[in-house]
Amino acid sequence: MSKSNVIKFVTGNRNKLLEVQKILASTLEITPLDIDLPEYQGEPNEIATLKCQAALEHVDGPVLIEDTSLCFNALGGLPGPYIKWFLKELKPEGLPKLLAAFEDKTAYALCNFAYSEGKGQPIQVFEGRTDGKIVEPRGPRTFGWDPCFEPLGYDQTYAEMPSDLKNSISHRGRALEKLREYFNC
Ligand SMILES: O=c1[nH]c(=O)c2ncn([C@@H]3O[C@H](COP(=O)(O)OP(=O)(O)OP(=O)(O)O)[C@@H](O)[C@H]3O)c2[nH]1
Ligand SMILES: [Mg+2]
Repeated sequence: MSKSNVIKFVTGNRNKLLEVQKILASTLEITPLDIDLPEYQGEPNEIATLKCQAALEHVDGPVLIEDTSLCFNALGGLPGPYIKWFLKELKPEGLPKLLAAFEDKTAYALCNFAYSEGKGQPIQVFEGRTDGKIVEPRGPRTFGWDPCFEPLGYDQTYAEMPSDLKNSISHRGRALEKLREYFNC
């Protein structure tokens, strides 16, 4: 299969875009397209596939999308892909409260990128996962639930870490490693 290196990354989330651009740096050429794609339900890889199909309706040529979940083990993986709505209503300080009745505060961040060469072409999904726990918010409130997620093996939350450290261990960084393997770059 031929693989193009000029890719439209469709997202309405500026923080995501900045991280993707920084992680990929000069390896893959990403052009942003700011469209708010539908929020689908289902398993994260199914959601990413549906989101990529929706993005293909707006773009001629190679397209990349990403969908992020935050999964609490005590809640059987919820909020998962619905974290956007939980965060919107509860704010970061509300997230640890969801786990107040549970001893198990562990959680994982999951990122699914979906890529297609164009309409009618196959869709490839690349998943990255980072395990950690949910804590009372610490650090800057720049990006969503970053202040509440402390990755396993670290004593800083994502929000407290320098961005290069977050990117080197994050759900997004790990998924993009697989994307880079696919593109051989
Ligand atoms: O603290 C964070 N650190 C992260 O690394 C991160 N990645 C995503 N998010 C948030 O989790 C929800 C995912 O929903 P989501 O994947 O549908 O994103 P979105 O709707 O904002 O953008 P997009 O769908 O247009 O790409 C949204 O609330 C995002 O802001 C993060 N928060
Ligand atoms: Mg979204």
